[in-house]
Amino acid sequence: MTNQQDVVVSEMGIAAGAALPGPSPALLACRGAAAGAMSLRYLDLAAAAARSASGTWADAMRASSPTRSRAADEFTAWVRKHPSALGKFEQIASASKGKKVVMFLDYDGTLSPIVADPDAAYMSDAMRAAVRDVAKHFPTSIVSGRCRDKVRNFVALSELYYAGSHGMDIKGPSSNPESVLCQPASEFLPVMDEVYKALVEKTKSTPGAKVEHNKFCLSVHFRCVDEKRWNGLAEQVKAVTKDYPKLKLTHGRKVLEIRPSIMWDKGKALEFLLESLGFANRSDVLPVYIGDDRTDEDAFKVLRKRGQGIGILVSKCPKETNASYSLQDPGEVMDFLLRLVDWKRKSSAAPMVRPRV
Ligand SMILES: O=P(O)(O)OC[C@H]1O[C@H](O[C@H]2O[C@H](CO)[C@@H](O)[C@H](O)[C@H]2O)[C@H](O)[C@@H](O)[C@@H]1O
Repeated sequence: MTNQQDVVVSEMGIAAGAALPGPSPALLACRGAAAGAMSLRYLDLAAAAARSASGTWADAMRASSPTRSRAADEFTAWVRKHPSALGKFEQIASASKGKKVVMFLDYDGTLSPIVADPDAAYMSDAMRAAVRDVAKHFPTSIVSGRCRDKVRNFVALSELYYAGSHGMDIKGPSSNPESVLCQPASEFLPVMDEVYKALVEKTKSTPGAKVEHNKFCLSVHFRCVDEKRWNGLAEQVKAVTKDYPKLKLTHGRKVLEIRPSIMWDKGKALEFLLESLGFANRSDVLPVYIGDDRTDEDAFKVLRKRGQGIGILVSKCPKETNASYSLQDPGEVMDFLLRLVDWKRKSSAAPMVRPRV
């Protein structure tokens, strides 16, 4: 298995290590959209200039400064390809008719908004109530990069299935004594502890860096690190991981992730859960997976490959995705979950008996 030592980037498209591709126009447009303004910072321009073909500032400025209408046009075109799951709710509801819907929900950026402190990524009580309602009607799993106990504490619903460490730690509801347990990377535990300590030590000189131990995955956060130090931080991480060829380095939303290089991901977790729930080979099942990050793409891919199920990407900006539908933020995710519950209640309600007159 290969060790992905040269993979290091961020949501902002600044690379560490080997030369990496520059941001796509869509990503640049997204930056503008997310910031609510079209001005770019000095560092973005410097990075873009360094990457542009001719290397001139003017080229970089043009490439990095899409007009508001261009950003809007790109988003409109993207949403045409990945329509809003709310806007197309009737389509989704009709695909669900006569089928057993099985829900899979990512946590960060899907059920809780992205915040600077990973330990403070709380989900609202309203979202919790919505997820509880969903779980009353459909088997529901939380699939997260976080360690299972941590995400379970955030969600605080004992009736759900939880797949932590990007699916490498799966457990069913605690009320069920026959509850499944799947830990395909269990032999990596000692090495994860060792690398965690090394990463904490190595990165302590980078202000704002935070290493999170997610059991079978280590997350090095750089959301609070000055952009000028991103490359340096990446080098520190690589200096540690180079001695561990059985670990791979990937990245998510302003986070570098180190995990066992085994053939297991959120897609495998989805398949495992479907099988554990007894739905593996049934054509009357409709898995619905909602997630916002790159690691969720593994699950979207599985749904595409099965030709069964609905992938919904949570994003405010155009992204390459295997999901069919989109939602813009956790607020829309909650609206979608509430609508799904409402639809289920109405569709399973007994037909009205007309009173005799
Ligand atoms: O699979 P997920 O449930 O989406 O978990 C992915 C990572 O999420 C967390 O980090 C992200 O959210 C933080 C809180 O909003 C944010 O500060 C950080 O920048 C994001 O990358 C979590 O802390 C990681 O451990 C997860 O792997």
